[in-house]
Amino acid sequence: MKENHEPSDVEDYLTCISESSYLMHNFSDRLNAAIRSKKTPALVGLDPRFDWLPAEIVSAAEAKHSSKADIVAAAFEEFCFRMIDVVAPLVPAVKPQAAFFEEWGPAGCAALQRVIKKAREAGLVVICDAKRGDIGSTAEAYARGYLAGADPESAIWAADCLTVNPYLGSDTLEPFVKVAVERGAGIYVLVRTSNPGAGTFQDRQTDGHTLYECVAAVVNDLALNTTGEGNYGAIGAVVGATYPEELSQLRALMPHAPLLVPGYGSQGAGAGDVAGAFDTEGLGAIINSSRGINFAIRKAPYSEKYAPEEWEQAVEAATHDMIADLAEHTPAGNLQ
Ligand SMILES: O=C(O)c1cc(=O)[nH]c(=O)n1[C@@H]1O[C@H](COP(=O)(O)O)[C@@H](O)[C@H]1O
Repeated sequence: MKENHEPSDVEDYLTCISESSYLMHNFSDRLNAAIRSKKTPALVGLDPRFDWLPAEIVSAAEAKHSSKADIVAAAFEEFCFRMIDVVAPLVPAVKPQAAFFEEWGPAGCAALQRVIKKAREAGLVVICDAKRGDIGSTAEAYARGYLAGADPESAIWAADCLTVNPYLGSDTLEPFVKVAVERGAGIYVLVRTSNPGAGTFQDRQTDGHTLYECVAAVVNDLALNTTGEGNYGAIGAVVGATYPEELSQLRALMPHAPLLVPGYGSQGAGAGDVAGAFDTEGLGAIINSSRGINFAIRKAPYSEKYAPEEWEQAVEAATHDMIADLAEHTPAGNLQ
């Protein structure tokens, strides 16, 4: 594939692939079917942190391995496997955070691969959060490595979807879009992130538009050109729950982009803050909570109700509470 494409090249390319039968495996259609079947848009992030893992999981890993990397990787794998067992009947999707695994080198990366496989086998849609992005030819390698979509055998890290950083330009999204559409996978492009410094670059204005609005326009075009049976495309946007006004604005600006909304729970956002992310049916967004679910046992009310070794019960209760909270305070209640 040639590099340095003009936006018009992307449009031509999309016109051509939009006629492809691969769109029968459209990511948003699969995600929406999963959301409808579980009746909730709650997304559980898998963000393992070694110092917070249950003691029994750490001791079992220490008994089997000698190097720190092998111990941590084995403990992460066991923890995530057990998280998946608890949440798979309750939510449509999980989002493993690649950073925590990559920190531990080959052992961590192998554990991530097995966690993704296990989650897919449990029937979950898997969004790998690795925030990749690079010039075209390199981006395609990332896309081929992470996006498996409908066929789990087509990539090593066989996720249904990948988070993508658009900073290098709209041409660098093209390889991700191409591979995603070919394989029935999806991508979520960072548009307005949840962190306190999100505005430093994303709010900068040119010609009366913020940078995040410019990215949103490109994302919505890509979404529109990759829709399947429903209203949403295979290309979505990450928009933080911690900026509710921008979230509602971006829902309106990107009517065809499914939203991935992090920031609920530990970062301080509540269900009221994410209500603007949804369409009237309760579709169009998935709401992520990572620490708030993974380590529910560390905080009230779960720490008061459950003993440390009952951490899985705390995970289950926190997931049920999040589902109920979203159903009560957002249009996601219409899924019930
Ligand atoms: O792409 C993401 O998921 C993401 C984007 C963003 O703007 N903010 C954000 O917190 N995230 C990720 O979402 C997760 C949030 O974790 P908790 O704050 O523990 O719920 C982490 O894995 C973050 O890397």
